[in-house]
This record gives sequence, C-alpha cells and structure tokens, in this order.
Amino acid sequence: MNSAERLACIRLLPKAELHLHIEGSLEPELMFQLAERNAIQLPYASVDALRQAYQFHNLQEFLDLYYQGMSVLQTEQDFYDLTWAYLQRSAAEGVIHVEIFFDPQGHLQRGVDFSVQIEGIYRALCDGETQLGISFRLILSFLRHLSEQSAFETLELAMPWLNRIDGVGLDSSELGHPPEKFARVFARCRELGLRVTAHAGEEGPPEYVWQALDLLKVQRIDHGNRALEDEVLIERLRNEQIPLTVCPLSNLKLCVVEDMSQHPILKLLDAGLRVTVNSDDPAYFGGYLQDNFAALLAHLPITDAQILQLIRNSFIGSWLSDSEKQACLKRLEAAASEVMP
Ligand SMILES: Nc1ncnc2[nH]cnc12
Ligand SMILES: [Zn+2]
Repeated sequence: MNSAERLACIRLLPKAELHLHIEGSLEPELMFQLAERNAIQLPYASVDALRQAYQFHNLQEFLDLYYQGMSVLQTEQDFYDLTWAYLQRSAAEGVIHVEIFFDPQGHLQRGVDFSVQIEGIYRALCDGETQLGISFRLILSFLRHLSEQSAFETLELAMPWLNRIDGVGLDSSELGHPPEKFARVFARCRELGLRVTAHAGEEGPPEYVWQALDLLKVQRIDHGNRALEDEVLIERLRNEQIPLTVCPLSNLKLCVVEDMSQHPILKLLDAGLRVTVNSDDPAYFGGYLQDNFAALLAHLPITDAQILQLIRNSFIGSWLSDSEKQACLKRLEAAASEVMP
C-alpha cells in the first residue's frame, strides 16, 4: 500500500485523542467570525494574514498568539461553536473518543465566567456524544505561569461543576514553572477524586517529568519527549506503562524537533512506552489527528503494526472505564482486520 492508501485506512480505524486544547482548535475563519459577532477588533487584516503569523520558534511565541486568539470567546454559544467544530472534524477522521483540555484561567482573566465556558463546551460534548457517537472526558488545565493561589481559586470556582470535570492538567509556559509549584493543588484535586495529568518534558528537562510523576502523581504525561534523555526515567515510564500523549506536528511547529524525520516517537515506542498520537492545538500547528499520522507516514519508517499500537494505546491510555476500553479495542481490531489485513 502507498502512503495515501495507508492514510485512507487510518481514517477508517476508530481512534481516541487524549491531548487537545479546545482553544487551540480555534481556526482563523471561526476566530474572525466570532470577532465580528462580539465586535472585537483583531490585530490582523485577514484570515490569511493571521495564518501567516503562525510561525513559531518556541512554545512562548505560540502561547502569546494562543492567548490573544482566545479573546474572541465571549459567550456560551462561542464555546459551543468552537467545541462543535472540533468534534465534527474529529468524527470525519474516525475519532470515537476525545479527552479535551480547557484553560479556564485564560478566560476568567478576561472576565468570562467559569459557567459560560463549561456550559458551552459541555453542551457541545453532549451533542457530540448523541449526534456523532464521540464519547468524551473533560480536563480542567491550570496555567503554570500563574500562581499556586490562582490555581486554588480556579479549583474553587470549578467546585459546582465537578460532576462534569474528569480530571486536571497543567499547561502553558513550561521552563521556569516546574510541576512542584503545583504539588499542593494536585494533591487537593486527587483528594476530590479527579484524575491528573501534566505537560512535562516538552521544552522542560527530564527532571520535570520526574516531578510530575513523584510530586503530582500524574497518571499520564503530556508530551514527555525529553524523557529520552534519561534512561532511568524511560525505565520507570516503561515499568509503570505511563501513557505519553505525543504531538508530532506541535513539536515540529514549536521547534521541539528540527525535522519530522528526527521525531523521537518511534524511539519512544521501541523503548516499550505507552505512546499515543495527538494534535495539541491543531488550528495553530497545521492539522488534526489525521494530519499528524500523515506527517509520521511521510517522514518516518513507521510500520502498520506501529500505527495500530499507537491507536490501541490511545484507548488503553484513556480515562474510559475498563469495559469501555475493551469495547473500543474490540471495535478497533475488527476494523483493522478489514482495512489492514
Ligand atoms: N503545547 C502546549 N504546551 C503547553 N501549553 C499549551 N497550551 C496549549 N498548548 C500548549
Ligand atoms: Zn498541550
């Protein structure tokens, strides 16, 4: 099979996405529409001019535009439209389960209530479940460049909504904001029965991955690329089968890797780690899940068996119940035996 045929097969396989910032799925076209609807002036003349600006040399340069972009999200309907657009795209790519982050502090700082955010996102997720057959988990992500106190205040605001929130994450500027800064917040979240994950080892050193595991007691690591610099850490991740939510196009756009042919995903997989493929901020990084697989196929000697393992891992590493995982894996194997015999 050539790459186009293999990609067509991948599209037909049921998949899960575990690392997706809903604000990072805000396409320039929708950003302009929402800006007009809310009478907000964007500092770009056109959709094309905005897309042109998406050239980043590091995480911070991206984050500056990401926070600026989300300023158009004002009403419950805006959050609904954003989430619904992501779910429709994902359904078209064979995604059947999503675990998405939202960044409440990025909206609270602009005066948008927690209730506005979660009502819109959650209504779209429920519609996605009934109309598109996509199950979901929702993850509240704390911004690590803000204080521990701000994270605690955000958690307080989330308390009335905990029945809709499955877990918490940690994102934003990694360097200089080690996981240990949030050890007490995460301890409280775990006490509340929330699942926990954290971005670590994207730009930050292996030490941040250790801290995420030992101090935050995370069940997953978002990114984790730099774990490869520490053999003992790799052994720990392998022994405990900690899922890594790897994001190839994100890593390329943020210069975490120089070239897709140098992406460490196959090394991580060959080391026996529970690696998954994800799109992170697809509107900013050049594509959704399918585009990430396309990039891997185009630049790495990835086998069908490795592709299947990555997709299996997306269900195994998810926060679905064991019986839900088994059902998804069964669906995957049935589809695989038809399209990838
Ligand atoms: N890739 C990323 N790393 C850290 N914080 C983020 N927020 C949105 N995308 C992010
Ligand atoms: Zn991320």
